[in-house]
Amino acid sequence: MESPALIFSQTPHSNHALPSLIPHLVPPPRRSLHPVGRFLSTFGGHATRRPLLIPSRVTSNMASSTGVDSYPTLLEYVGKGGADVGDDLVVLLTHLQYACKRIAALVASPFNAKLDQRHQERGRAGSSLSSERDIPKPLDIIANDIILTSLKNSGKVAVMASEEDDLPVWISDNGPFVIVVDPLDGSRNIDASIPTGTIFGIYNRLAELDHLPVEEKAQLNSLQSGNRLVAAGYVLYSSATIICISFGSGTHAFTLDHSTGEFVLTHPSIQIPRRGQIYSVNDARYFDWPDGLRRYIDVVRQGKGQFPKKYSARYICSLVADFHRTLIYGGIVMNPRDHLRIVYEANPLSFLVEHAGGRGSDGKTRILSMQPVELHQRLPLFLGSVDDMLELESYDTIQQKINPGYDV
Ligand SMILES: O=P(O)(O)OC[C@H]1O[C@](O)(COP(=O)(O)O)[C@@H](O)[C@@H]1O
Repeated sequence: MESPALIFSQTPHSNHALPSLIPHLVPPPRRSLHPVGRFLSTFGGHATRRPLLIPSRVTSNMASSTGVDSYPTLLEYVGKGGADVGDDLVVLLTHLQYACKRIAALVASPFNAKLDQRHQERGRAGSSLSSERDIPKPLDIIANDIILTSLKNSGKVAVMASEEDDLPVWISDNGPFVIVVDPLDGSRNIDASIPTGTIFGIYNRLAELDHLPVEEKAQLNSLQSGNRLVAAGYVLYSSATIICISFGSGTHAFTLDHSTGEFVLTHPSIQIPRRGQIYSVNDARYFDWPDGLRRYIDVVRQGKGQFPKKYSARYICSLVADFHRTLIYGGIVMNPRDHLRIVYEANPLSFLVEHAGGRGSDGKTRILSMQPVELHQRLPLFLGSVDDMLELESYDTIQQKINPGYDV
C-alpha cells in the first residue's frame, strides 16, 4: 500500500516510481553558547564569522577529562555529551571516519605509483571505455571497498550507492541509514599528489519502501532528494586531512591530529563570505561556454561586476579541494557542463554550502529541491557565496550545452 508520506510519480527518464514532495527535515534546536565556543570561533580565521554553538555539556566533559585547552573531537562533538545526533548516527560516523583515515593513509602511501602502473596496463588491454580518463584508478576501487566494509561493519546502513558502482549495494534490512558516496574524487590527478576527497550524504532509510524487491528499494532509497539529507560531508586529503560535515545545523570542519589519530574541531560554524573575489572553473573550455557565462567571467576578471574588484582564478580540478577553498575564502566553484553527479557530489556539497550560508544551483534551479531520476545523473554545478551566485545566475545562459567530453 502506498504511504501517505510519499507521493510517487513516473518520470520519462525512469521506469521507477520516484518519491517526491517529501517534507523538509526539521533542523535540530539551536544550542546555547559556551565560552570555549567563543574561543574556538577565533581559530577558523576569517571563515568563522559566527560564534560556535557547542552545547556546554561537550566542553565541561572535555575540561574534566582532557583539559580546557583541548578541542572537541568529532566523536565528542556528535556524542551524547555534545550535539547528540543520535546513537545510530554516532556509530555510523565512528566507522565512516575510520574508513577515511585509512583512505588518507592510502593516498599518501609511497607504493601507489606501482599499483597504478600495473592497473593502467591491465585497463588499456581489456577496457572498452572510450578514454583513459574513464578508467577507474585502483585507489578509487580500494577506497570504495574500504568504505563499503566500514559501512557493513557499522550495522547501521541499509544501502550504499557509490559513484564507483553501477548499482547500489543493499547491505542490511535493518540499517536505519542510506549512504551515497563518491569514495575518492579527484583521483585522476593523484600521481601528482594533488589533493583528493571523499564526499558523502546520509539519508534515513525509507521504511515505506521496505516491502519492495531489493533492487527497487535500493534504487529508490538512493534517489532521495537533497532536501531530505540528514547529514552530508566531505573529507579533504591534502596538507591536512579535514572532515567537513553538517547535520543540518551549521557546517563544521574537524582536522585530523596525527599525534592522537582524532579529528578535532578546528572550523566551527563555518560561514562562507557573502562575496568572494575568486572564481574556480576549467576555463580552457571558454570557447564551449554559452554567451552568459563568458560575459560573467569577462566582467568579473576586469573588476567590472557588482563588486568593483578584479577577481582571481583558482582551479585545482579536484572538486573537494576547490570546494573547500571556496567555503573558506568565498567566491564560486563551478563546472558548467553536465559532468558532476547530483546524487554523489552536487547534493552533499549543496547541503554543506547552504548550511554555511551559501548557495548551490545548476544555474537555474536550487540543487537541493531537485528530484534525481537516475543514480548517475549529471548536471552543471555552481556553488558559492550568495552575492556572487546571484550575480552569476542573473546572466541567464550559464549552463554549457556543448559537452564533447575531454581527454584531460
Ligand atoms: O574536466 P573538468 O570539467 O574540469 O572536470 C573536473 C572535475 O571532475 C572531477 O575530477 C570529477 O570527475 P570524475 O568523477 O570523472 O573523476 C572533479 O574532481 C573535478 O572538479
